[in-house]
Amino acid sequence: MKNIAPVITIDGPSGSGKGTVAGILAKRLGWNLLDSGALYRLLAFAAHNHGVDLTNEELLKKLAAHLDVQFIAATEGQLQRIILEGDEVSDVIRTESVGSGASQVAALPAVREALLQRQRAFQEAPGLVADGRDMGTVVFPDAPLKIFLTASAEERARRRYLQLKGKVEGVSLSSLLDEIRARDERDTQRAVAPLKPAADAIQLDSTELSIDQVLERIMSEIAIRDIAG
Ligand SMILES: Nc1ncnc2c1ncn2[C@@H]1O[C@H](COP(=O)(O)OP(=O)(O)OP(=O)(O)O)[C@@H](O)[C@H]1O
Ligand SMILES: Nc1ccn([C@H]2C[C@H](O)[C@@H](COP(=O)(O)O)O2)c(=O)n1
Repeated sequence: MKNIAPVITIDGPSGSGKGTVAGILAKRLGWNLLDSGALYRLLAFAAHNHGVDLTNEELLKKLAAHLDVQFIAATEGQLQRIILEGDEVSDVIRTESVGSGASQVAALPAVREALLQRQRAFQEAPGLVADGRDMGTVVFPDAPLKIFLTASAEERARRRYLQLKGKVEGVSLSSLLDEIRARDERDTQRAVAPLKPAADAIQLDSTELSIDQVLERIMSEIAIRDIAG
């Protein structure tokens, strides 16, 4: 039977606010949440733990197909938790070095193929909010609402700096800006499923917008389409 649970996709570069907005939106609507970047991060992290080189496409494909991961939905007062091979890894996969590894493994076609069905399995009633780089272009091309969220690289680095300052030692604004630019380059230039807006995506530049203003814009697009009941 055709899966008719509606999907809202939120794609965009690192630090544009996708994850924050997707999480709040999913909670507000009572829908499921897919943080697809977490899957690539988990794979890079698992590869590191198992001594698998990030260029070994064949082994990474196998690891991706058998990734033992559980997403435990957020509850009141508790964020979503991610368990990999029995260990909680919710925080440890968020470092910039794991993000960079994720961006490397994400450029391998066999890896993307191995993770495709796993991502599509999140499309369950009453609906799904999915964030990533290719949610609207490849994974859920029929989604009734696609958002492409951007912000200037400087603003994204500033946000990341504020997020990490005091938590991560030796964090600097200029190195975060360099890392963001390098990841943008890799994610937009790869041959398979590059980061780009779907032809029917609504492009939203959040450089000058607060999180609430971004949410307001998306809620009005949901209302126009009448997709959330
Ligand atoms: N519109 C906004 N204004 C100010 N800060 C924001 C805005 N949107 C998000 N942020 C903050 O920016 C930081 C990065 O946001 P978030 O993690 O949601 O980005 P992302 O696009 O999901 O990044 P990644 O793809 O690397 O996971 C967070 O600290 C978040 O609170
Ligand atoms: N749909 C996706 C999601 C993520 N990636 C890659 C590219 C990113 O640099 C990396 C980490 O993602 P993040 O957690 O920062 O959103 O994973 C991708 O290629 N496709």
